[in-house]
Amino acid sequence: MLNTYSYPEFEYQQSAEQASGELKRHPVVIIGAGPIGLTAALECAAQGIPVVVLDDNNTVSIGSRAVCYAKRPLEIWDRLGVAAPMVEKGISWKIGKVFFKEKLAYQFDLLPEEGHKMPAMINLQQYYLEEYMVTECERQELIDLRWKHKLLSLSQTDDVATLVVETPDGVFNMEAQWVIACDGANSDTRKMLDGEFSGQFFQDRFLIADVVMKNDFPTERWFWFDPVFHKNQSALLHKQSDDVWRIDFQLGWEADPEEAKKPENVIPLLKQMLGEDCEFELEWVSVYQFACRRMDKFRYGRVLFAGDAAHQVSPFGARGANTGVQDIDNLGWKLKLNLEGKAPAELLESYSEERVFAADDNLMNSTRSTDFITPKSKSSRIFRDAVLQLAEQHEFARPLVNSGRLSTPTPYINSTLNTADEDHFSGSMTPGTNCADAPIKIQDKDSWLLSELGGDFKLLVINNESAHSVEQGGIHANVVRLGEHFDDSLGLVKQRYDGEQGAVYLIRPDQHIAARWRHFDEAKIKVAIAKASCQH
Ligand SMILES: O=C(O)CCc1cccc(O)c1
Repeated sequence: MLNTYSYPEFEYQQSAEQASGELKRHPVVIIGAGPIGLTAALECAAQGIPVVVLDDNNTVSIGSRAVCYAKRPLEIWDRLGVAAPMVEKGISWKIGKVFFKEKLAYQFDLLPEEGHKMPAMINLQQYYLEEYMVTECERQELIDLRWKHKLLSLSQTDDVATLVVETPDGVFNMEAQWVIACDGANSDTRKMLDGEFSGQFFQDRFLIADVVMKNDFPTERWFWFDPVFHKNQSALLHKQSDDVWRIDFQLGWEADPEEAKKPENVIPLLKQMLGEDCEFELEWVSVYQFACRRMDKFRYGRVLFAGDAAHQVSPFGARGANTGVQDIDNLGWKLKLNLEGKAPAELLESYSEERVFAADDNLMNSTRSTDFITPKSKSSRIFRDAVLQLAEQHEFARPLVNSGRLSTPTPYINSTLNTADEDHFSGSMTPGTNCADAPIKIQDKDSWLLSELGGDFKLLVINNESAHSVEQGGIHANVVRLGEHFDDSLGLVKQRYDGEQGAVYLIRPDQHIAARWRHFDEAKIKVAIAKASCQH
């Protein structure tokens, strides 16, 4: 198979603590240097937390695996300073087309409005994504990336976790105040803690092929139900960078995975789709059976589970890695406040509550898509095909077409960290929701609202002169005021935050709205900060 990518080999180094035999206690240890573990490392560093990352391997993801990265994870990576190379190298897209047999049944636009820094979605091979993050981690003094470090066992008391780690130099122990387990779907950490992981496996198999070819298909997501080139099954096409295309073929439950991925079986499938004359080479092939499952809770004492280690969905909708990045967005600031003694461990419990809620939303969407793509009964199949046929002509049937609803953030609508509205607001920026971006100007220079929010608590103030920074239990919420700190060049901040009549938003460090009022009231803001950080 052709390789468009040269895999880096990261250097193993014996740590000072292993060399000296001295038992060291770290604030945070991360297990796994995949996309979620690396994001966690960058998040901890951004929060000022020194962090050690252990990975049993010494390179990036073999094969592309994840493909699509949505706007919200890109905004998070932008806050962490790594989005620019991803967006530059990746293929931005927002249009999806769904075909039934040879006809267009339905088309969607992921981001119909202007005024967002990040694109609706990019496609990028996972190895590039990881490489960019490793490069950034290596630049950060607070991050200690340790390759060829395998976690052998983990035990914990109320105060500390003890990790037994194996390296090419032998076995040693280390301690951590908090452990973030990002070691993927087959998480050893989860097994070590007897973590409960339940859900369903779908009785279907999909062939996933990365194919190198020159082609001028538009940069859109194309999904086919029952196409002429792959009768009674479905197929998906995505463009990645370096002329690599991701093609997924539904195979059915009876398919033999080993046989299906042999080039002599893959190439004819591709030729039926692309035409006999199309020149292509295979870069990576795999066969998957999809599962939708999650752990019962994402906090086990001092260990916090994130990404595929905590929850797993089918690829349709691109909700896997995208959700994992949002786990970390939720977790980083909570760890920081706890480590600084400004919030109790209960705040980490809210990590589990909020992200389990988001995982359930993703699982529901993923299960619905998979049920539509692989109908479980004859009558479901008849219904599915009728929807697809009607959708070609009739508007009402289009929302029922489900080839994967692409990843969007789940608002924490019922979170105990929110303060309920007491004033009337319209629009979507309700407590628990992630902040919408908007173009702004700072001293006549173009910028973005999200660049001014996040990292720590902020007060976004619109049409209010009296609001000032507030401190509660060692937590500071500084003012970001329209007219003083930025200009609303296109009026989109006022519009998106319903600010015409004045507004004061309390924004969490993960750029989610904790509370909002029409007027500034210091006492109410203090109570809301205490609520958002579980201070009692
Ligand atoms: O377009 C989608 O719904 C997801 C595309 C995708 C994501 C991850 C793996 C894969 O083979 C396809």
